[in-house]
Formats: sequence, C-alpha cells, structure tokens
Amino acid sequence: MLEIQGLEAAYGSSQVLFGIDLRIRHGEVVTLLGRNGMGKSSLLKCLTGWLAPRGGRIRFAGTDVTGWSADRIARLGLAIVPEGRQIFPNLSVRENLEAFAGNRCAAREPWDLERVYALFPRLQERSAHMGNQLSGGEQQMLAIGRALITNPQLLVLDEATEGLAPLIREEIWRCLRTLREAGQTILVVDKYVKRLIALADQHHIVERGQLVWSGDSAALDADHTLWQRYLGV
Ligand SMILES: Nc1ncnc2c1ncn2[C@@H]1O[C@H](COP(=O)(O)OP(=O)(O)OP(=O)(O)O)[C@@H](O)[C@H]1O
Repeated sequence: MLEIQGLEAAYGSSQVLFGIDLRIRHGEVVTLLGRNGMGKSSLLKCLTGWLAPRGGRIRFAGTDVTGWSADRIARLGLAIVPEGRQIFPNLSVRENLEAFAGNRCAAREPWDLERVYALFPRLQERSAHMGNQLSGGEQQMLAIGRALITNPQLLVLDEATEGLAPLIREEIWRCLRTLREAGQTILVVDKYVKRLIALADQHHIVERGQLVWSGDSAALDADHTLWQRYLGV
C-alpha cells in the first residue's frame, strides 16, 4: 500500500527528516511514535503532499507519488485526519461530510452519510449544527467521518486523541478498532502507547528525524526501556 524509501525533508535550510524507510501493507494498522518535535508530523506532511521531500521516494497504491500535490495524492485515496481537525466552522456537520463524499477508489462497501452516522451516532444528532458549535470530541469524530467518506485506501491520523476527554478518547479507540476489523489500512500518530499496542500491528519510533526502532506490538510491549528512552513514558 505504501513504501517510503530514504525520505528526507527540510524547512528552508533546516533538515528535519534523514532517510526514513517505512512500509505499510494492505489492511495493516501502523503507528508512528516519538516525542514532540521529532518529525512525525513532517513525515505525514510529506506523505500527504503538504511538504515536498528533499530526497527519497514515496510509492502509494502502486504509484510513485514523490513530489505530487496534496490534491492529487488525496484523489489517489489517501485521507488525513489532521492535528487540530481543521473542519469547516461555517458548514453544518452534514455539509462538512457531503463536501468530501465520493467513492474514488471504487470501494465495494463505500462509506456514505448513513454509514458515518452509524459509526458516530453523535454526529447524526448534531447533523444540523455548525462546525464551530461542536465540542473537541465531536470535531474529531467529524474529521474522521470526513476522511472516511472519501473512501480512502489509506487513512492517516495525526494525534488521533490529543486534547480529548477520556470517554471521548475511548470512543475514538473503539472507532479505530472497528475500522481495523473492516480491513481499513491505517497510519496513526498518538501518545497512548498501551492503546496503540492493543490496536496496531507495527510500530515505528521517530527520533530526530530518523527511525530508531521498528517492530510489532509484542516486541514494543516487552521492552519498556524503549518507552522510557524514546517516548518519555
Ligand atoms: N513549518 C515549520 N517551519 C520550520 N520548522 C518546522 C516547521 N514545522 C515543524 N518544524 C520543525 O521540524 C521538527 C520536526 O517537527 P514535527 O512537527 O514534524 O515533529 P512531531 O514529531 O510531529 O512533533 P509534534 O508532536 O510536536 O508535532 C521540529 O524541530 C520542528 O520545530
């Protein structure tokens, strides 16, 4: 589904990614872990076309998308739930969803309004409310629903549960488990290591723009020195 090779990126003269290699197979759930400022968001920006790589290659869904614009990459089936959600404040919940609806990649059981509302009944209750009238948790549900309704091949979440109340966080983890069971390929950034171990197949730790550790959930669960050294847990 995704293959990143030797990815390098910079902001002006300040290099922030130094030769990242990463692969995600179809149906896998993969995490990016690391302390603040280590390069996770920059990596996601390169993937989604918001930051042009300085070096390396990105192949997505069988196509070399290195240097492609964000809209072209999105049309190929990559959807991001961005940090800060970025939903439209002056559109209703329903309009926020309808603006993104489409089955570009010809999914057999496509996401539509009804299916998003079944996943998040709260959004149906709030259907006519404007984006700026929603709580943080509702905004995050809407951001996830908006990404799903594009019927992405790869769903990317940056800081999936950041700033959310514990009950709402659990709602987001439940949703991600449901998506995983439905076979959705997911790349997720978050801080809750235990939850991520329970959810995901593979994990990658980013430290100063490099991958310093990669492994499966059992390996990450077994080595708490990694948590202390790289994640500050
Ligand atoms: N727009 C920008 N201009 C210049 N430097 C930036 C910009 N965005 C990020 N950086 C720098 O790039 C480095 C990596 O930041 P990045 O946001 O990718 O890390 P992160 O692991 O996602 O952390 P966080 O969880 O805080 O977002 C940091 O040193 C950061 O200061």
